[in-house]
Amino acid sequence: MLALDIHDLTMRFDGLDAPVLAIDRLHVKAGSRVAVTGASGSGKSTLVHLLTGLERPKAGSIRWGGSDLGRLSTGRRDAFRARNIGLVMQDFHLFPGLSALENVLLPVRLGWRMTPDMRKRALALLDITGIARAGQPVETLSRGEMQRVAVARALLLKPSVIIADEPTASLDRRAGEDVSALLVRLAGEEGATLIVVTHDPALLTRLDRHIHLDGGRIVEDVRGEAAR
Ligand SMILES: Nc1ncnc2c1ncn2[C@@H]1O[C@H](COP(=O)(O)OP(=O)(O)OP(=O)(O)O)[C@@H](O)[C@H]1O
Repeated sequence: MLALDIHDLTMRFDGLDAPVLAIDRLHVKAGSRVAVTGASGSGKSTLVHLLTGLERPKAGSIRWGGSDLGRLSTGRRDAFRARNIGLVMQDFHLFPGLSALENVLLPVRLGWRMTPDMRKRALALLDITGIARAGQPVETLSRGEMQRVAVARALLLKPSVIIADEPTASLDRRAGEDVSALLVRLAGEEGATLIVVTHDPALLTRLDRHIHLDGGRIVEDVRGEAAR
């Protein structure tokens, strides 16, 4: 479990007058479940890229526990992400031609961290996520099943943080509800801090803090019962 602390964060892109993201201060308690909402262009994806270390802030700090992502080299940020952050994206990012199990195991294979225990955990996660045939080619799964494989993959290395970017946006209502329930339940069981970009009302009601972005700034931060 890792807490998040942001201080004086600014992200600018060349050619734009205003910063696309400007967050003076944000603290997210370890283990909490946070939604990020905002209109198109409000800075949600930029925030995800910064929180995962895919991009480095132009100014300010982003700390996960004791690690300040802005101070790490690209290689160290990549290593931090691989070790600590499970990512679930809207379009699953699975590899066709590989089975569900091979997709879940791909990141550890690429990182040369494959062990028999890892295979056992991958199979257990596929079972928990309701994927009956681990050997099924991933391109033959339904979209809801594909996203459940992506959730299993994100959880494989027991990440301290799970970040999901519109995880239900390309699913129908029923599949979206299944994925929402699963994501929140497993993050809770694993004790991970969960940050989800979403506009899905069914998913929003499962999260206990809602942060709303407008023009790259936090304009609303609602917690507890009021968030549901
Ligand atoms: N690499 C870049 N170079 C220049 N401008 C960028 C870059 N990336 C993002 N932007 C701009 O930053 C702003 C915020 O973009 P961002 O993708 O974070 O918004 P968003 O809230 O995720 O939008 P959406 O919901 O449409 O995905 C937009 O105005 C976008 O055009």
